[in-house]
Amino acid sequence: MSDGLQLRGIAKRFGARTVLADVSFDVAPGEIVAVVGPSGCGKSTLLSLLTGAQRPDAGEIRYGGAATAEAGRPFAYMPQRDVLLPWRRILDNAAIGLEVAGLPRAEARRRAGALFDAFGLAGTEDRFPRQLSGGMRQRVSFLRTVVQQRPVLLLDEPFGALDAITRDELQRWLLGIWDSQGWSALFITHDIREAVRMADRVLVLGGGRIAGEVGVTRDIPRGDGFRADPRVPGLEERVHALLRAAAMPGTPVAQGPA
Ligand SMILES: Nc1ncnc2c1ncn2[C@@H]1O[C@H](COP(=O)(O)OP(=O)(O)OP(=O)(O)O)[C@@H](O)[C@H]1O
Repeated sequence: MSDGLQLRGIAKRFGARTVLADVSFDVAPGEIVAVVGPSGCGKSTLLSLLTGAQRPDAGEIRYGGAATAEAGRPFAYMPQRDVLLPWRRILDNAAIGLEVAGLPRAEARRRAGALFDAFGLAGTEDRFPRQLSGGMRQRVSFLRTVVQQRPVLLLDEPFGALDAITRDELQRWLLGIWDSQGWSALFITHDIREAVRMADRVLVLGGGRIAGEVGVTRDIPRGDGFRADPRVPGLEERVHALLRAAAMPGTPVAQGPA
């Protein structure tokens, strides 16, 4: 397959420590893929190799059949922390990625401003980040990421810093946007329930490799019916089992139904 994102044999060492030994997987166009793994297994490192912030020691990253360096920068990256600039107004914060990419300020503001309604942010354009709730600030971060119109979103724990209620609200909101936009995304999370709810596939990273994956069918309701769906606990348990095996290599993993 040459469509979408392909990682093949990715390795990354820091000094004598091999963090990623041999990572290979694909993200198809429109597919949402979650990466879970024990703390320190290299999840953020993996994203930094995709954004180009660091270089792999071995392996290939391709998009649409070409090396990502030549593929017109396919990624928009949303970092883990809320990195809105406190001294810039919300609209200027939302437009900053486009400005950095070289768009004139007025055009960057126009494009970002056009999304404020859809992101539930209408009326906040002239406020400062401190005047918004955590959930709203996170939506500004999403807006700033997606307005760059790159085909693959890279999200590092996008809901990590939010309380449970805001997290649930934003998950539902993002699922709705994903459904209507058809972006692909690779996102990191520590929350197995969140991974199963949001992703088409959950990859477990451990021991420097993809230790296993769990597919989630799209006919599981992701909104109100999600918690009550009888298939969800089994999917979560399969991810847990892979994580346990990744934390303790050598442990056999029970094979559940596909
Ligand atoms: N620039 C660096 N130099 C040296 N070691 C690094 C560097 N970046 C990451 N590491 C090490 O690589 C390992 C993986 O780090 P990484 O942040 O990718 O893990 P993670 O899976 O994202 O962790 P967490 O879930 O705790 O956020 C850690 O042991 C970390 O200390």
